[in-house]
Amino acid sequence: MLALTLDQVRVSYPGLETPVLDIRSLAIAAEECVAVTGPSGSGKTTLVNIITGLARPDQGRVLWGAEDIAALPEARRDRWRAETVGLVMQDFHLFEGLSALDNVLLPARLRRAAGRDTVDHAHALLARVGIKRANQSTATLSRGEMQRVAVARALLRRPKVLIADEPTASLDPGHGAEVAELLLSLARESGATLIAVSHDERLIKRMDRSLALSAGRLANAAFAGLAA
Ligand SMILES: Nc1ncnc2c1ncn2[C@@H]1O[C@H](COP(=O)(O)OP(=O)(O)OP(=O)(O)O)[C@@H](O)[C@H]1O
Repeated sequence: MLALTLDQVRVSYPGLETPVLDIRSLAIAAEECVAVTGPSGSGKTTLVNIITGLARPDQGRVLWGAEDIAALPEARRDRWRAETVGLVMQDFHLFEGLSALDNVLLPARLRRAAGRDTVDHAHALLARVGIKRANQSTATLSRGEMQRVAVARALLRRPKVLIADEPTASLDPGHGAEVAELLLSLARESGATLIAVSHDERLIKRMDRSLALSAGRLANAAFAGLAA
């Protein structure tokens, strides 16, 4: 539903000779499913922070649709992210003292937006990701189930963009495959653009394409039809 365009984006830190992220041009189409790969330190987390508005580049434009989020002040970037992006992290970021349902609803409850429709939607999402007992304590879920709860939570606001940072890295192969399948099918069902940082070949192969970062630059620009 939202296309991403990066234009002359650069992130540098004092004392480092080269930028940690240096992307001259990148275009990801609305509803595309794209993997981001690269060795440790190549800039993957920096890229995730920039495209989710968690951080601002030193220069360049980060356009989601027509909105340049790099030009927004922090409070507006935070609001834009909450309304637009569903985030799935490697280590789930769930509260183990809460039930699966309460974890999915927590962000909505914090903004006093957990009305009947939202609660119904949370139940439907938990069923869709295969969590049968919505009231089961999160502490007793398997790791694969925890990540499925996190996927349901990410989708509650019907985000236009899904960003996943190593979503299968802390799961065993079977659970990893299930979560990869869920992320892809839910992104496609909801029309969300999916960008997933991953080293998991099973996930990477199923995406529309993959981008390789190397020392902050796009390494497979020619293959992906991009100018790095
Ligand atoms: N606040 C900072 N100050 C200085 N250097 C930083 C800072 N944050 C990140 N870096 C450097 O930027 C580079 C890219 O880091 P980043 O975390 O984006 O890499 P990554 O590809 O996500 O790595 P990993 O796979 O290990 O998580 C690294 O060399 C890192 O040391």
